[in-house]
Amino acid sequence: MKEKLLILENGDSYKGYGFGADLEMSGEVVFNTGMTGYQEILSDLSYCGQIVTLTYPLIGNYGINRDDFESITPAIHGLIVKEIELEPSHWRSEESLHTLLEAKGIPGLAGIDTRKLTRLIREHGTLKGRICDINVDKEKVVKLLKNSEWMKDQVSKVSTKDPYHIPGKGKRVVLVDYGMKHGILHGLIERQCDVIVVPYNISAEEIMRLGPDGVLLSNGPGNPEDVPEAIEMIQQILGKTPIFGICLGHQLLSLACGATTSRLRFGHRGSNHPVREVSTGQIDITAQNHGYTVDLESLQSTELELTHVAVNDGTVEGIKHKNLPAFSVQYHPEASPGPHDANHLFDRFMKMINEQTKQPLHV
Ligand SMILES: NC(=O)CC[C@H](N)C(=O)O
Repeated sequence: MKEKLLILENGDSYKGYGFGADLEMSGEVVFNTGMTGYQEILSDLSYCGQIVTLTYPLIGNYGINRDDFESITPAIHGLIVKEIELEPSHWRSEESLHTLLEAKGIPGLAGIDTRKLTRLIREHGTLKGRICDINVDKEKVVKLLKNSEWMKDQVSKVSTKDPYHIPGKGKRVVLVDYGMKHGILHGLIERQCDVIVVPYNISAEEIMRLGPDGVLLSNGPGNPEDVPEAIEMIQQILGKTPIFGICLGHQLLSLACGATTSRLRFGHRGSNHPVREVSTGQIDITAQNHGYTVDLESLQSTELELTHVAVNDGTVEGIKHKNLPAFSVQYHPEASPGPHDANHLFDRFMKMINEQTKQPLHV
């Protein structure tokens, strides 16, 4: 295995050895604390353009299987691990993490002190970095990273280009794809929904023409403020059909209702984030992956009510509209990877749909 470097914008560098694609790539370096789930993490499109450090010390040991992808075409820019297993062992495994990343053009970097790197990110905040060949001009790379901007307009890169239909016998849900995890689709299919997946820039008029019983706003990468067309669309369908937002979908719904969002220092990424439901005090252990948050104080001047709070840092984890059928959560009810504590939110959405009368189909 070839020696490779991770160079960070603050001038730090870490020497390790490459696996996956033999390529150089830059991205925002973030960390995920999940003990399992590397396949779901690397294929979660919300990580588009990011280099993900996995804090669990041995990665790749159960291989890659056919079923656990969250998207067919991963969009991460690199995976950093302490120890990589090149010969996986699991009855579901079909190939190794190394061969998957090689085929998908994603560089991996092993042999890194991921604990040290994670501590740095926690103190400094998310940093820009580059996985490089060992003999690069380090100063030049640092300069380039420092002068580069935070990633912009990520959603258009990963959203579906055309709508598609997954027929079902139950309620019709229009699922707006901002970089949707397959787990969300499965959550709806399990509930017999008739799902139409649509691109991120669909208009409100086009959505209402599809005769939705409800609209689900998916997760997705980047800054929610980069998707003004989505915010406008949500403002126009609000009150006309029930809305459920997940992660980026939650941030977009909140912005559409007049709240504001901001960037967290190092984000929430892992499979064991405790969330408290404000009305009951119940704690759910949740899967999370976000770098932005809805500003708590900004809810005061809106018609939104705080429903869920992060136990670790008190940030907003869920809201609902006080008068209209719309709610959203910052975490992942579909889990993948992670605990299923919050899966009941799909049922809450179905209940909300059942309480509303169906919109007439405008054709
Ligand atoms: N998983 C998501 O949808 C993430 C939302 C947004 N891109 C963030 O980082 O906060």
